[in-house]
Amino acid sequence: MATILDAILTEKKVEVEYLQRNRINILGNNNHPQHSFLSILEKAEELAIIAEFKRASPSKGVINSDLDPAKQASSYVQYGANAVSVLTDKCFFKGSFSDLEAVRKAIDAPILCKDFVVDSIQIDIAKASGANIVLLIVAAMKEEKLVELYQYAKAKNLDVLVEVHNEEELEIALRVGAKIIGVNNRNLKTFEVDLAVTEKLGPIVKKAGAYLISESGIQTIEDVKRAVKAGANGILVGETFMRAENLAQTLQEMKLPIQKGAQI
Ligand SMILES: O=P(O)(O)OC[C@@H](O)[C@@H](O)c1c[nH]c2ccccc12
Repeated sequence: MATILDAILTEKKVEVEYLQRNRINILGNNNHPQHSFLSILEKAEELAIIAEFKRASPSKGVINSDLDPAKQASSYVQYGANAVSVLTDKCFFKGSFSDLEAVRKAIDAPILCKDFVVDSIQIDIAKASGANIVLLIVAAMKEEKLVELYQYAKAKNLDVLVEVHNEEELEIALRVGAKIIGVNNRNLKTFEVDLAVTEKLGPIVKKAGAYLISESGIQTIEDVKRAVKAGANGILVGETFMRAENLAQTLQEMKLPIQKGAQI
C-alpha cells in the first residue's frame, strides 16, 4: 500500500522539475548570515531546542493557521530556542520558502529548512532563502543519493540533520558520516509516535560519537526527561509550541541540563 511518505515523494519530484525549469528566477541571495548549529551543540550544557514553525501536517491537519512565522520565530528565540525549524513544504504542511525568508529576516539564530529534500536544487533554494541547516531523511532516498546530498550540503557550509527511524536507517546515517542525527519518534509511513524509538536508538547514536536530536511527539516535561535520559543533545518540537497557551513557560521549562557524557 502506498504510504503518505510515497505520496509526498511523488509530489516532490514534480516540485523539483518545476524548480529546475525556473532555477534562475528562484535562486536569490546567497549572502545570508552563517550560524553553526554544530558549534552550539559542541558547547551546550543544556538541551538544545529546535522550535518548529508548523501550520499543519498530514497527521494532524491544521495545527495553527493564525500565527505569523516571523513573530513566532522571534518569540522562540526570545524564550531560549537554539534554532528554529521552518516547514517549507506547501502541499502537506502549508509552509513555504517565503516563510523561511521571513524568519531569516526576523532572527539571529540557526534556521533548519524542514522539507523532503530529494535533489540538490532544494538545498540551493534552502540556502538562498537563509537556511543554515538542512534535513535529509534516510527513508526518503537511496544511500548513494544521501551521500551525494550530504556532501553537497556540507560543501555549501550547511549543517545537516540526518533523520532516522530504525536501526537500519541509523546504520546508513552513520556510514554517511552524519554528525547530527535526528531520531524521529514518528513513523512517517504510519504516523505512529513513540518516544521509545529515541530510547532504543539514542544509545547507539551516542556510542558512535554523534549528536542526538529527538524529534516529534514531545509534549510534556516527562517526555523531555525521557529524551535526555536516552542521551539527547537536543529536541525538535513543533505542535506543542504552535498550540502553547503560554509559550514562554512551555519552552523555557524544557531547557533541562543534558546528561553527563552526552557531550562529545
Ligand atoms: O510537531 P511535532 O510532533 O513536535 O514534530 C516536530 C518535527 O519533529 C516534525 O515536524 C518532523 C520530523 N521529521 C519530519 C520530516 C518532515 C516533516 C516534518 C517532520
